[in-house]
Amino acid sequence: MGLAPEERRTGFPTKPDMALKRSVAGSVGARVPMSGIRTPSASSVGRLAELGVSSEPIQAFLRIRPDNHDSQMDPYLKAVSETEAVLNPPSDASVRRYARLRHAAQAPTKYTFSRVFAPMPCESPKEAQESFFQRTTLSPVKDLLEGKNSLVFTYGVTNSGKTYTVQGNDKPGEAGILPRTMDVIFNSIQGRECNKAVRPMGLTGVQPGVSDPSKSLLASRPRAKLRPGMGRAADMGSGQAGVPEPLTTDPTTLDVHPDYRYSVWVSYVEVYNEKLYDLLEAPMPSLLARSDAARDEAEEKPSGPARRPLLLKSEVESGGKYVGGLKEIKVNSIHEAREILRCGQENRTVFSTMANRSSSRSHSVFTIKILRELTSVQLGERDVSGLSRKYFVSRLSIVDLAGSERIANTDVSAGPRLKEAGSINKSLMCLGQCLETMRKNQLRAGIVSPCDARMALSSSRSDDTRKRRQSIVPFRHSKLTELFQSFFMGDGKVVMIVNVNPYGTGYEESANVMRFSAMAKEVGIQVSAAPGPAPGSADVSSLSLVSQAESDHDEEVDEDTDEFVNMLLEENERLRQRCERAESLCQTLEKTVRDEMAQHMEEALSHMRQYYERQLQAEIDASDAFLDRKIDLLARMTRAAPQESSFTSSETDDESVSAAPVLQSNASRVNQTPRASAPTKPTDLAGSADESQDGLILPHTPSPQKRMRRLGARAVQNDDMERLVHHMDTEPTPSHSLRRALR
Ligand SMILES: Nc1ncnc2c1ncn2[C@@H]1O[C@H](COP(=O)(O)OP(=O)(O)OP(=O)(O)O)[C@@H](O)[C@H]1O
Repeated sequence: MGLAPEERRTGFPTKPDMALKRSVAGSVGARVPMSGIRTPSASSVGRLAELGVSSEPIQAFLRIRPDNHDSQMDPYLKAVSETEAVLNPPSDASVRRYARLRHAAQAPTKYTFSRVFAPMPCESPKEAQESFFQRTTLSPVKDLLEGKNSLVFTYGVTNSGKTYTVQGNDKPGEAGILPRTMDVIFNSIQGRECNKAVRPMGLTGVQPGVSDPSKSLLASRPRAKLRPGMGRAADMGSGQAGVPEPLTTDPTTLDVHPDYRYSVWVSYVEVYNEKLYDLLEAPMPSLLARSDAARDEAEEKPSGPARRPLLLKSEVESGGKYVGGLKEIKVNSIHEAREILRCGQENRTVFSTMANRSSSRSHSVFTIKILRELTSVQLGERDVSGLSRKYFVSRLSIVDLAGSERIANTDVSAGPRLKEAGSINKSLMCLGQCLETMRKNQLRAGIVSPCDARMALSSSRSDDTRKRRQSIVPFRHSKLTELFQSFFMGDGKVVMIVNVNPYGTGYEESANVMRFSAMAKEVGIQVSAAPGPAPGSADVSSLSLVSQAESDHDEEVDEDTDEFVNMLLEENERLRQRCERAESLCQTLEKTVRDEMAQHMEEALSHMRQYYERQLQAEIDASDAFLDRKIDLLARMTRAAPQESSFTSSETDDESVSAAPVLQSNASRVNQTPRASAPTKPTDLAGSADESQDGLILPHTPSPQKRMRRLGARAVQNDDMERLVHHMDTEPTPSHSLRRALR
């Protein structure tokens, strides 16, 4: 079918295209847009078949819930054949308006399934449950007894009938696929039970040991009100007046291999808020027995012993994951099986929502393991290593998924309910992403061989090869998909049961479910062809390339196609930009700080300069004053010298004579000092005044001979002194000279 570019991109018809098809088709029964359905040639299963790879598509069964008689609406989903159903937009105006707002697909859309189960007026609920089991789950049960693994899971919006399908109810004959599975197993292995002390271990292994205790679990259960669908064996076996009634069981019996003896082991795990809990763990006070408010309170502040979340572990041999520490209980009869189911179901976190009075708020995974003992192999008493030659494990997991839901429809706008809804929607979305990625990988595997694809992953980066690379399947993004991983990787068959309530208001959610199923049924699962003794260690398919790529080439991803990788790249880009912005901000801040620091330094330097200039100025002034005083003194002494020489003693003459050369030297120093060197400190100048070397104070009395010589020279010296005084008057002062030097 030729698709418009937009149609190819989104997978849904574009508006003009739809209008054309409507005008051609005219009615539902004729040609309708194949929204969400790929043509057979585009199917990845077809591709794998063309390549000679044996694979089975995920089997998808559609179950349409019957009207509960209070609905005023026409059903928006109708079966048109045994394998096809048509989704019509609801006729109710308000719902249609809502749908138009939210979604463009207004035309009827046909979907194909492995089989469609629609309510039939002629069929009683008992018959409906029975025939549904026979046509959907009996085959995986047969496989289980033959040593093959299978996964059966229900998918649908809340209140669509998933739990009813899995568990059924306690009315006679309305048991769901899970209790019926147990019935058929015990019917089939009757008389061929294995009672050896060997138990399963991990996914596929065996070890010596006995069953985890179940007696205390069963004995301590309060006889509480049962969850719909959970008939207690003892209750079912007793009439109202205490008269025992026969337990209604499925009578189907399958042939089993005569060479084997069998034991049945069960475990029950719940995925609640992305945590794994053992539903067969010690008894909890029944949540169902409480009021809604009390349940909420108990959930917020658990009063009893807190539940211990379990961890997933990897099994090297099979490459799959199993829940570490999960109780595995050996079941010996149908009655015991029903009782254990009831206990587990009561532990399951069930709260009322607006949409469904008894809504499952978690995903529950009930796993039945069949341990087959090959009677022909004889082992020594202590031959532990030989166990794997004699005992083989196969498993069937039946999963009741919590309903995907629109928060507005379900009164979960706050508190723990909102968190639950978020976890549920996230894990279901992740399941869809895993299947979609697998489908794309398988389509690509049809273009290049796995070997080429791996080479392309490691070497070439050209656009062409990038498009052909295998994307990582995001199994690790949720606990649910991690649990499913081994099945999707080729560990066994996968059966999907799609539940739809066509009378509900959730048209858009149901349409999403239909699209999901259309996509899922195109995914091929390569299952081991022969029922080998250890199916868990089956050869790896082309799908295992995904696993290999996941572990070995985590860094090598297909940026073009893997949504998660794209999201990571976008996030990376966002963080890089933030980093760049932060770096530039840092640089700006650093520059600002540096500028401020420089400014502060300049100011500090300028203050220092001013301080030292002031200091210098003060010293210069002091020096000027000192010199002025000296010169005054000298001038006075010089003027007084002639008079003194005639009247005073020879000592005074001696002083005058001896002062002349000193004055001359001082005068030359006064003339030279300011120009030649830095100003002398005032303290030095003051100090020099007291010293004899400056010639102003003459400590020693000269000898008579010296006095005579000096008196002879007096006339010349008086002339000199006059010249000096004249010089001092005309020359600039030292302070002036110093100032000039500083400038
Ligand atoms: N095929 C059916 N025939 C009769 N009654 C049904 C059928 N399917 C569902 N119901 C009834 O519809 C109601 C809701 O079904 P159920 O609890 O199984 O929904 P659900 O999908 O499990 O919801 P949730 O995801 O919220 O747990 C129940 O009362 C159940 O008995």
